[in-house]
Amino acid sequence: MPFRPTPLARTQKSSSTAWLARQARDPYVKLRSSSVTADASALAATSYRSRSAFKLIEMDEKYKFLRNQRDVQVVLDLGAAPGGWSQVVAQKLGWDAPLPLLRKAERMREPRGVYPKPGHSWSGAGASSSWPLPDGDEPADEPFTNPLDISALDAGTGRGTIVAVDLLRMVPIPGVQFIQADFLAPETEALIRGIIERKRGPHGKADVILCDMAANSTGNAFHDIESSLAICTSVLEFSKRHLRSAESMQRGLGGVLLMKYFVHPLTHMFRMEHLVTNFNDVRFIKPDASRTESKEAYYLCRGFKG
Ligand SMILES: C[S@@+](CC[C@H](N)C(=O)[O-])C[C@H]1O[C@@H](n2cnc3c(N)ncnc32)[C@H](O)[C@@H]1O
Repeated sequence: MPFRPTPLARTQKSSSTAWLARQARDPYVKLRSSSVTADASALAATSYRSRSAFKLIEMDEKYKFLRNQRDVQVVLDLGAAPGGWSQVVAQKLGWDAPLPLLRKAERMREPRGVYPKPGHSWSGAGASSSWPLPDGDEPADEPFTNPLDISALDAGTGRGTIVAVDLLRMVPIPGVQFIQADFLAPETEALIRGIIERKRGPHGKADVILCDMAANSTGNAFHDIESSLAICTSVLEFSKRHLRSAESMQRGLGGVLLMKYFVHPLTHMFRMEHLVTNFNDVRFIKPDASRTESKEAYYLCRGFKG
């Protein structure tokens, strides 16, 4: 009897085909995989490890929270793998490699293979995870199959301290101190604290906290919103302990928290009850680089009241 695919197999095939077609149309994916690189910024764009990098660039271009040389010295990147945001922050803080080294790294880069499919699972040391790509980001195992690891090159010295945290492994980035851990586990806070203190002393705090973290999607919308709220709440409580206040920086918009959330009436309530009360200025942003069909958006909270 001839093989006939089950309805489930047919659905999976068509969703993979749709995903590949969407990838092929996506201007940010094209930019990242372009091999034509005229200048340093174009070359840097092709070496971002995630499409998310363009979201951060876009948000910072508009609100300039990573720009201020004096105020941005300690930056935390929570949910950092594969490292696109950390790469952007490292560049902003002067840790990027000079152009000849980037070109060398570009030549060393292995050819890009087929993108792993949505729902692809992988495991790293001490962590195992499946990332169902809620917003179409490319999976975080890319660094291990297609690295542009400029940490192997002498990238020079930037300023400040960047701490990245993720459940998954991350290929090193010059200037970024990586902690592989569950942010929600109580012991992780002490690890982050230790790095901040080495830079700023026992009462030192971070200038900017970024969070692109999201739990694995279960397909159950209510459950997913609950997980997103749990992360947002935990990141806010953490920020209350470790973010510099506007007053201590003598800048009304100093002390910045940027965090991802999923649009829902409950997250709106969270914003009104917890963010607006703790920050001088709270905005929601849907970057162009974030896919329209995704429910993700970002809260940019500036001027922590302390
Ligand atoms: C959208 S990805 C981040 C992409 C990243 N901003 C970039 O530009 O490459 C979300 C990340 O959050 C991480 N994550 C989810 N829950 C976490 C947790 N409890 N602790 C640490 N990382 C977590 C996932 O492992 C995943 O790598």
